[in-house]
Amino acid sequence: MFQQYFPYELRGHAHKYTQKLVTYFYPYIQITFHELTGEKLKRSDAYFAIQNYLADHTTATAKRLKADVVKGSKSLVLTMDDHEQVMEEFQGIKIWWSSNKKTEERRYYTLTFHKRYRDAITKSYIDKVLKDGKAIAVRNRERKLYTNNPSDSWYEYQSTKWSHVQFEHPANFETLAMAENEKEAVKNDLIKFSKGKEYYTKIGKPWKRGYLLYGPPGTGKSTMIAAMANLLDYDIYDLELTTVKDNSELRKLLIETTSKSIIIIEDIDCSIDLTGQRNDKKKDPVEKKKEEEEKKSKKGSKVTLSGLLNFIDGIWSACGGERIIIFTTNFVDKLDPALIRRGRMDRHIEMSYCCFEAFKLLARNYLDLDDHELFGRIEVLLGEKEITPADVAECLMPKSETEGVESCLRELVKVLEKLKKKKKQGKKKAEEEGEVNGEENGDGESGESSSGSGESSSEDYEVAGKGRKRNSKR
Ligand SMILES: Nc1ncnc2c1ncn2[C@@H]1O[C@H](COP(=O)(O)OP(=O)(O)OP(=O)(O)O)[C@@H](O)[C@H]1O
Ligand SMILES: [Mg+2]
Repeated sequence: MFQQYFPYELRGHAHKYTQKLVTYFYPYIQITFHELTGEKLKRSDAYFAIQNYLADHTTATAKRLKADVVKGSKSLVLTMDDHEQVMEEFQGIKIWWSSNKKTEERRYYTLTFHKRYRDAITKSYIDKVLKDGKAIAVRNRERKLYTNNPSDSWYEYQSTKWSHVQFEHPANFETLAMAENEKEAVKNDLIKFSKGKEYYTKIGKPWKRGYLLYGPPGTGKSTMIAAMANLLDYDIYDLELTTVKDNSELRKLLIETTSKSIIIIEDIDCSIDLTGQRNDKKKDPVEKKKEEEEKKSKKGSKVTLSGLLNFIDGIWSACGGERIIIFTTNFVDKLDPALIRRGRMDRHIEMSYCCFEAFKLLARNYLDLDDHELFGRIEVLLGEKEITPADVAECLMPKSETEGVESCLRELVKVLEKLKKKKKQGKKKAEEEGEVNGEENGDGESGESSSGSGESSSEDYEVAGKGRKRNSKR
């Protein structure tokens, strides 16, 4: 209307002066935060943080609410409905938030406050909102388990390097059977790490930590990783090295990982050629041949030890912190010392055969049992024989609804006694043949499954597992 009566040349000036006049009499400042920003219309982090902040702070005061499934959030988020306004106070200053939309996809929040408080709002309040909002998002987020895709299916403009599923593993440290003091030490180490942002900055080191978990199959290495992720609320990146073609692919994959995550490479000795030259001298031709075959089955993966080391040492500093990297292996002796030296793998955790303490925890877990007349017998047997927690757990799980506590414990005693006999027989046979070979004790029976193949026999773990000798490489 107004514009019709104004000559075109003067419209610009008129608009400018009206704006000035309005600003003069209208003492409020408005800031808008759009959901989509930039040329590519990316979802704005600020909008997302504000959404979480408002959902947490204002749902009690807003009259019209909207339930949203926010991407990556584990529960419904209640936010104020479109065109709804709420007020909150910050250091005695009144602030109004309103939620608006231009179209279904173009939403924005408007923050209104008196211009007198410009500094307080722009310098502290907005910072606080964004920080709190991000913290709430982390708290509410659904945790993910990522696995890497083969590079044939990567697209340049999409993040297709990792696929993910929701991570919901029930493992926790309370139900993890291992020596109590060791468990506490690991827990404390993790908590110290997760709170160590300032510390790492102070000492000038990237905020990361490496763990090496080693021990026979079925001693709880994977379970412990899940417990770690649950304790710290981290995502997991399960890196399958055999599908990574070369070092540059490895770098691309790792650069896409986010902070607050655990990157795991399971069975590191099987994923990459790590055999140091120093082992070669000791090997007889049969073992060498076996190794050659193993190498062939590594599907031509060209990730090299040095590529992996470079990544562990270097790339972290460039792409933000708070990452834990974990290697697991059944044969710690096969690993090159360069890979597991301190600073790369900061802590070596041995998962060993089931001791009596671990058994008691499993009995409490599986059978709600703190004591029983058979415990004494089991303690003696566990001292003589090695059985994995996985095998003990298997015995302690009732096979039918009617099976009682006693029968489960007897089953365990039976399995242990059977193992005892077998071990004696195995030794006798070996003595007759004039050699002791780890493979000869195992025939796939329960418990014996732990005595894997290759150069590390179960004897290695027997010594280390009972805590008499720690691994000499540490
Ligand atoms: N220390 C433990 N405490 C409680 N449960 C355990 C423990 N170790 C093993 N188990 C039980 O045995 C199962 C197998 O254990 P897990 O997969 O963690 O073994 P692992 O050490 O990762 O074996 P592998 O070397 O074959 O990968 C688990 O699902 C868990 O129920
Ligand atoms: Mg495992």
